Amino acid sequence: MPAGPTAQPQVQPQYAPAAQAWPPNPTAAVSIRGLFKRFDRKVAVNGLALDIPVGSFYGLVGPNGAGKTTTLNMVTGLLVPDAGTAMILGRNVWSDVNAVKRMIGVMPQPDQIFDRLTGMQLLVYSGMLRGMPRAEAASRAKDLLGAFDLAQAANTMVTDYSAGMTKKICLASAMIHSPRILVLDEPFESVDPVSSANLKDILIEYAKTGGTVIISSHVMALVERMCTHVAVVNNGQVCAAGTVEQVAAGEDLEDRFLQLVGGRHEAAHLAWLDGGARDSVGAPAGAPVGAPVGNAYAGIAPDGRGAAGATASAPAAAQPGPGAPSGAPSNESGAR
Ligand SMILES: Nc1ncnc2c1ncn2[C@@H]1O[C@H](COP(=O)(O)OP(=O)(O)OP(=O)(O)O)[C@@H](O)[C@H]1O
Repeated sequence: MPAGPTAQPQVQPQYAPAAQAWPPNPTAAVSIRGLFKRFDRKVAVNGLALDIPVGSFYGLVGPNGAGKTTTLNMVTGLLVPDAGTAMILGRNVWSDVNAVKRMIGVMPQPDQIFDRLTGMQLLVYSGMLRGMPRAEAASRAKDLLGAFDLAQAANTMVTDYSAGMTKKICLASAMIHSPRILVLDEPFESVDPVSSANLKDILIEYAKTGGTVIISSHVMALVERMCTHVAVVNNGQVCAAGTVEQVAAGEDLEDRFLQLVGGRHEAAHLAWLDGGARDSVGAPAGAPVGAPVGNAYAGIAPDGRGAAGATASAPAAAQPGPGAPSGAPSNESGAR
């Protein structure tokens, strides 16, 4: 999606070290400086800095363990940082936490909701928690249940929902008070294509009317298609941020992501995973189950007994190489 009229494109991608020196931007939807969080000896977020423009559809991407969720938890007031500043629409997240919580909608995790309520009850409860009158909350809950194809399940307890239905009710509960900023961690995970398309329409419309959407996602094609902006997080820092076009820099976003975060390595090749050329225990196709392979005995005999007594006829490829330890058991004995 192209940058909306209200988006304030960041001219250059940001790089974390330089960004630390800038003061927070009070006109940004979210402005983060020097955010730091350590869990015991693990530094999860390491001086992260980022500005998210008002009206943007902002994707946060990064490898597993990069620090996305920890960052979002700190920005939404769920987790106290060890250091740094985060502002939401000019308000400090930790000194003005009540004002901030009214302005943001955070998608709860499935284990954080009261799943003994029905979908309708959960939404009404979520609205009333944010100060909405019951009648208005009920009316919006009905709209949301319809929009997410959950009308039939309105009176079913959430504990009986499927994973995708639970995800949708979590999303709906983040939206019911019409927040100015929506923070959604992996919002499309396990949601079916029809509901996803409906949700995307709702979110795009919301961003067009000035709302800011922040999603974390591993689906690069989705980020490229839906988001106006993207930040790549790696090792607890932002390694590139800006409009999707700026960060992609003329390449496919996924390729650019792989260049930025690295991580493609030899472990991506598993010699034993060969789709049938060898049997499941490493013997050549067609070899009797339980045939010894190199120095290792690879399985059990067809009759279910152990391999003792099996004679060696391992293929050359499975023979120990010249560097094999001299004390290694020989194939003669078969078993080890
Ligand atoms: N409560 C915690 N206690 C200890 N370590 C944690 C805790 N929460 C996160 N971490 C660690 O901090 C690092 C960042 O985790 P985080 O969940 O923020 O990553 P992420 O980018 O959201 O990953 P993913 O894409 O896999 O969800 C990881 O190494 C994780 O193991």
